[in-house]
Amino acid sequence: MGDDASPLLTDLSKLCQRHKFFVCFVTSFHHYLNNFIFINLIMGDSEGVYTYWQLEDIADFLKQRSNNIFPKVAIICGSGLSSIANVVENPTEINYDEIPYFPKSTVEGQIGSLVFGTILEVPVIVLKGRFHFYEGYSLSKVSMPSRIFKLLGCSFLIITNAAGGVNKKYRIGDIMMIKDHINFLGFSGNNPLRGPNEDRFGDRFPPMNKCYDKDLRKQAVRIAKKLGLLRKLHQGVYVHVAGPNYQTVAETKMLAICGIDAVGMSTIAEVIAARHSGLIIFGFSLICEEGILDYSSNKKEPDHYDVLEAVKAMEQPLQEFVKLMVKYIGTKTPCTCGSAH
Ligand SMILES: O=P(O)(O)O[C@@H]1C[C@H](O)[C@@H](CO)O1
Ligand code: HPA
Repeated sequence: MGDDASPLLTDLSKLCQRHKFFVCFVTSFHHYLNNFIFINLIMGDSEGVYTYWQLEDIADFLKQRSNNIFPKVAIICGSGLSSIANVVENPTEINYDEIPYFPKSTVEGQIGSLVFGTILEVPVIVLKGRFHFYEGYSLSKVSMPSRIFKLLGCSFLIITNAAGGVNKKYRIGDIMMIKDHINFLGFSGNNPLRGPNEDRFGDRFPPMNKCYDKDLRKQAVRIAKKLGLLRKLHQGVYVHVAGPNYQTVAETKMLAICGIDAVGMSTIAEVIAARHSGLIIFGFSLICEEGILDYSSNKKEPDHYDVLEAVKAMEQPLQEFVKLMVKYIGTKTPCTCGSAH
């Protein structure tokens, strides 16, 4: 036992020195105590920060259960969008509550399981449900899947969400490819990369000017054309608010003034962690309601069930859209410049 052992543990160890089992127990307990104190005080577990070894444990568990699928592409399904996983061939599904250190999915329309398999022969992992800040999770927890994808060997991330329109031209059922985002939670000091930097994932100060891959967005336009979705397709700026309440009229007006096209409660933390880890990203929002930008508006108030219904109506075309995006990504190799080639 090291010099830093507490007197109580040292005494216990002396008492048990002729009993190997107890010595082992005391030593392990001491290590556990040290880790616990380290995680809580240094890494700030009270804020839900994952340690590298916890992330490795999660990834190792998933590798053992992946049925020999080594995913190239990770897909995160937003609210109501889990049916994207229906296009996965030879699926192996794992519930979140089986996975060590995994949070629970508490939102209706988010199933709480992940799927390994292939889409048109491209190996994928699909998350049917994500974690949100408003559920009480730290941004480290919210963005944890991105780091797991990296540890599993993924190079690409397709990230989706259900969002409210801010841009007056957007209609329910439209698809907005995310060309950029504004990290409002970051402005108030909430960033998934806050705390000691984990160099094994990326640099302390990662650039974010190429978050959403240009080539993948170009290809998405071609695919949308092929699927007859071009009239519904936009490129715009996404913002996340903490939620869970939808925004006031004044807030929506302010978002519009800031150049924001769609507002949601997710995505950005996962994207920041994914970019930090070097993943190449394609993201889109399904527009579920039109923004209320004036007090006399008679547009229906936002409601989560309407959100789920709006997504449901687009289930089939979105499955085809994602399928063809994955097929295209299957032909790509990630480049050290951070883009797809
Ligand atoms: O996980 P996403 O961002 O798709 O879910 C959206 C935002 C809230 O969780 C919920 C509001 O209806 O849907
Ligand atoms: O209007 C919204 N605001 C925030 N998040 C949302 N998710 C769906 N619609 C919205």
